[in-house]
Amino acid sequence: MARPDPIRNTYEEFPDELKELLKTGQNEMGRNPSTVPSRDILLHNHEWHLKFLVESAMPARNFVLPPAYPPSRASASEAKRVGIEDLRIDLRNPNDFILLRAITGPYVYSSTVTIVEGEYGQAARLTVCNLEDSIIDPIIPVGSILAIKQPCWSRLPTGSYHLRVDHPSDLEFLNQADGGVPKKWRNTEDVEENKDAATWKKDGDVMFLQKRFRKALELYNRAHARAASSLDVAAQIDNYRKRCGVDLVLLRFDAAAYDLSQAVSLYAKSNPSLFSSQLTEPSIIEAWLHNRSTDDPLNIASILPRPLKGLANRIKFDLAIYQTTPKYNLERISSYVGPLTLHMDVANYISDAEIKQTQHHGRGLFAARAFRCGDLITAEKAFALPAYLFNDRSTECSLYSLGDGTATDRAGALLFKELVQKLRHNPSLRESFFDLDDGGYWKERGWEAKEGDDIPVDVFRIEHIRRRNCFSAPLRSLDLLTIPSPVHNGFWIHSSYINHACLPNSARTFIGDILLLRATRDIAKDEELTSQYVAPELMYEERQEKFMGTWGFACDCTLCAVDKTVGMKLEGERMAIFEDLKSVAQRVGSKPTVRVLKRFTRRLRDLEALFVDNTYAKLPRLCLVHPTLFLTEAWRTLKNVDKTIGSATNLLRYFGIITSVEEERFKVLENSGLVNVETLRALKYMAEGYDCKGRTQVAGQIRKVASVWFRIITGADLGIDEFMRA
Ligand SMILES: C[S@@+](CC[C@H](N)C(=O)[O-])C[C@H]1O[C@@H](n2cnc3c(N)ncnc32)[C@H](O)[C@@H]1O
Repeated sequence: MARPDPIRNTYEEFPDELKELLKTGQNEMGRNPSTVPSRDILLHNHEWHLKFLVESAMPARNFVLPPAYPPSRASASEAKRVGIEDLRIDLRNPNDFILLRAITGPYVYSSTVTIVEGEYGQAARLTVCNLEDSIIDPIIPVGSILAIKQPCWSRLPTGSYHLRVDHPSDLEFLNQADGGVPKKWRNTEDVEENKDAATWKKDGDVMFLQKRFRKALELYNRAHARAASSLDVAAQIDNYRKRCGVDLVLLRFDAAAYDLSQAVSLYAKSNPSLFSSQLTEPSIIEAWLHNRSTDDPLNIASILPRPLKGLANRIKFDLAIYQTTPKYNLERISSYVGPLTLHMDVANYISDAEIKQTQHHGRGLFAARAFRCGDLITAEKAFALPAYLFNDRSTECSLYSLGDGTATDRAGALLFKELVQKLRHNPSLRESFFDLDDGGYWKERGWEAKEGDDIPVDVFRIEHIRRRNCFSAPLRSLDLLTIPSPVHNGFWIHSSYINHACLPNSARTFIGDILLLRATRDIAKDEELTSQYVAPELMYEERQEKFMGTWGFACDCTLCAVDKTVGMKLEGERMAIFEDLKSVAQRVGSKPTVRVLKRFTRRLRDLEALFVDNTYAKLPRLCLVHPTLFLTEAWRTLKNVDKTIGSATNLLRYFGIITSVEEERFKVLENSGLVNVETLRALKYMAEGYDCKGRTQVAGQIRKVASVWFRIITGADLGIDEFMRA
C-alpha cells in the first residue's frame, strides 16, 4: 500500500509542529477549510495508518492539549444541530452539535482517530483526545453514532483539517433508536436479538476475561435488559454483580455503587430473613456505599454473601473512607507494598488537620490539636496514583499544554489521563476535586455553577489543578534510603491544601498510595501546617523562580525573608566558595586524607565567616550543609571520632537544628523543622561516635531521637535497625 504522506508515518501529533501551526493559524479562524480530502482518500489513508499502527514500532505517545476552551454546557434539547458543511476553522459555537457515524474501525494510540460521515455522506477525520482507549477494546467502534458538541475544523500539520474533541463531555454516544438519529443509520439489523440473558452474560464473561471491559459492559447491559424482563431474580443479581465488577475496573465507582445496591436489594428481597430489613432499599445501600464512614449499621459485613461483601468493600475503599484515629499497622502495610501492590486498603485519617483560610496564602491546613515531633498528622490514600511497572515503551508518554507552554513527563501524563477518566465517570467525586486551587483558570474561563448543576469536567482545568496540587511519590519513602525507586505522580486531595514553607513543621512520606504527614517539630493547636513542596534551592532567586514557575507564589517564610536581604554580591561570594568546596569533594570522593580535610576545613571556615552576623542565629545556612556532610563522612572514613561528632553537630546546626550534650544528656534545643535524610545521618554518625568513646548513654539518647526522625522520613519504623547499623 502506498504511503499517503512521505513525511508523516503515523497519525501521531507532534507538539512542535502544532505549536508552529498555532502561530500561523490565527488568520484562518472562522474560514472554510481550503482542502478536505474526499471520502475515498480519507478511507484509504486511514487504512494505511491502521496497518502502520499494527506493523511498526511506534513513537512515545504525545498527549497534546491545544489552547484552552471550556466544554459546551448546552444540553441536547437546547443545542442546535449543524452539518459538516456548516463547520468553520477553530470557531466553536458552544450551542451547536453535529451527528456523525463512524465508518471505520479506530486508530488508537495517543488519541483515537476515526473516519466519520455526516447524514449526507460527507466524510471527515475525527480525533478524540483524552479518553482511556485501547485498540482491542475501542471506545468508538465502527458504526458508533456520535453527537459532538461545539464542533469545528482544526488544522493539521499535513495541511489538511480534522474535527477534534478535547473534552469527553463534548462527545455523546447515541443509540440507533434515539431521537434525531437519521433513518438510514437505523437500519442495521440486530441478528443477535433473540439471545437470552444467560448467553449475553456468558459473552460478557468472555470479553471480561479477554480484558475487553467496555465490550463486556455492553454485553452485561444487554443481559441485564433481558433478565429484567424475564423476572429471573438470580440472573438479575448475578448481572448486577458482574456489571459492578466491570464498573470497578473501568473506574466507574458511582455506577458500581448503583449496581451493587440493586444486587443487594434483590438479594434481600428474595431472602425471607432479610425481607423486612433496610437492605431491600437500594437507596439506603447506595447512600451507605457513598457515606465515607467505616461504620456498618446495616451489618453488611456479616449478612451478605462473600462476593457481594467483597464488592461493597472494594467500592467503599475506592470512594474513600475515613477514621478519626491515627491507628495503623504501618510496618505491616509497608511490607505489602510492591510494584504490583501499590494501592492499600486503608481508611484515611485527616480529622486533625482542618482546612481553613490563611491570612495571605489562600486556604491551608491547620492543626486541630497539638502534635509532638514525629506524630502522625494525616494519613491519606491517593485519589489517583497510576501504577506502571516498568519504564518501558508501553507506558512511554508525555503531555504538552500548548496554550501555556508547559510539558510534563510520563508520570504526570499518566496521572492526567487517570484524573480525566475518574472525574468523567464519577460525578460524586467532582466537587472535592474541582474545589482545589486551579490558579484562577476557571474563574477566567468558566462560569459560575448554579445549585444542583453538574460540575463540568474541563480537561484544561484538570491539568491546571494537577500541576499545582500533585505530588511525586516513590513506591515507599523507605526505599529512597537505599535504592532508586520509580517516581510516580499522584493526587491526594486533602493533603493538597497544605501550603509550602522552606522551614516547615511537617514532612510527607509515602507507603504505597498512602501519603503520611508527620510533625517535624512540636506543633501547637491551631498552628498552620506547612511542608516543603521541593527542597529549597541554595540561591534565593533560583528558589523563588521555581516556586513562581510551578505554583505562582513567592515564598515569604522566615528563611526567605532573611535570604532576600543578603544581596547578590554576598550571595555570589558564598556560591563561589561553595562551588570550590564541591569540586574538592568530588575530586576526593571516598578517599580522603587528613591533609586534604584540613585544607577543606579552612576553606569551609571562609564560607562560615560569610554568615557571621546574627541574622541567621537559629536559621539554617543551606550552602554550608553539603560541604559539612562531606566533611563529616570523610572524618568518619578516617575513623576520627571527635572530628566526626563535631562535624555532625555542625551539620545539624547548618540545618537549623541546635543540639547539646551536657552531663551525659543529649538535647535538641532548636529545631527548624528540616528533618531529612542528611540530619538523620548526622545523628547516626554522632551515636556511633559516642559509642566509640564509651558514652553509651548519650549514644542511646541520640538513637532515640534518630528513631523518631527515621519515622518522619520513611513513614514507619520498618528498617530502622538496618539503617542505623549500615
Ligand atoms: C497546593 S495549593 C495549596 C492550597 C492553596 N493555598 C489553596 O488555597 O487551595 C498551592 C497553592 O497555594 C499557594 N501557596 C502555597 N504555599 C504558599 C506560600 N508559601 N506562599 C504563598 N502562597 C502559597 C499558591 O497559590 C500555590 O499555588
